[in-house]
Amino acid sequence: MPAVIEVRNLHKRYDDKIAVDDVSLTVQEGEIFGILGPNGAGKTTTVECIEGLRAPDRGEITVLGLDPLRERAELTRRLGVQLQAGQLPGRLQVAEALQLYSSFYPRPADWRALMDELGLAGKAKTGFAQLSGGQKQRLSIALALVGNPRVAILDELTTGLDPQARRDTWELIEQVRSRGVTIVLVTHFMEEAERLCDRLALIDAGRVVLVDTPAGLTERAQIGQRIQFRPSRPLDEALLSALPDVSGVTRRGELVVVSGNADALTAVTAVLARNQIVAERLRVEQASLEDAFVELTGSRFAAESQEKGDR
Ligand SMILES: Nc1ncnc2c1ncn2[C@@H]1O[C@H](COP(=O)(O)OP(=O)(O)OP(=O)(O)O)[C@@H](O)[C@H]1O
Repeated sequence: MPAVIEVRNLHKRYDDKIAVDDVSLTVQEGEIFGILGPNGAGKTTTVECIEGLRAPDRGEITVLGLDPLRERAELTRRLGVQLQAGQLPGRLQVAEALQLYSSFYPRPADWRALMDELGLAGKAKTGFAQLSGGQKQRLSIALALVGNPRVAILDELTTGLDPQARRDTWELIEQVRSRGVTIVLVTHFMEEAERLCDRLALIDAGRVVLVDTPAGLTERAQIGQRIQFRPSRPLDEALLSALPDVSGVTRRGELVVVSGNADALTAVTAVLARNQIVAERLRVEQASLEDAFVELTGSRFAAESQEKGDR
């Protein structure tokens, strides 16, 4: 697959604050590429450099073969960028906004069809200020797509949406991808990253910590399963932590929590049976991307993501 975005050794500082510190990444045609990281990690600065909105201090960027700074006008015609919430005049109606934006592009999409697809047809004559949060978000996605872009950059796609609106938006993004649009998705929200992204770059403190598929990241953290139970009799945890399939054993109140690979459950139940211990309230969970991030970056980010996801 050809690369549509190449970032090489990107550096950007604001006064004495290093925002982006030697970031390199490649986005392939047709993929949903996630940029994930905690607050202040440098995600927005990175995508603003990709969009040609900020000048890097050092490094090279190519988007669809263009230099975002020198060939910005050409790039703007081919790139879809999601507006941040609240950037439209309150009285501008949905249909007017779509028609206006489509007039900026040489080969726009059919804005009426797009309005329909995004479930906004019933709101065609509603002013921006009167839309719900979810509708505003859908309009901002429609505006990012109205130019028929080959690449769309969506920053904080579902921040502030309720769970249902968030799921609807995810479905929509999957439809957009199935049309062959390459998508860069900036997010704090791990469930979103796990559900949508083909590959993810984890950025922390201006640096790319790693790039992998969501499943690959989970695998790297080497936590395939989490097994939780209450032992019917006192249990020597060393019996479990000595097992080759087990990577960690912790206590949560009266519960024992065991992390391990895909064979850990069989190994743990065998040890318990040999010691005549019954595993009460047994629960087995597959490790999620969130577990992997806790393992790879420490708990700070997971707590932050959880907080945002709960809103
Ligand atoms: N215009 C600016 N002037 C000075 N410092 C800035 C500016 N924009 C961003 N920063 C700082 O640069 C760092 C990276 O910010 P950036 O917005 O790129 O991070 P982010 O990962 O997108 O964060 P968030 O998820 O909170 O939006 C942060 O420490 C931020 O405070």
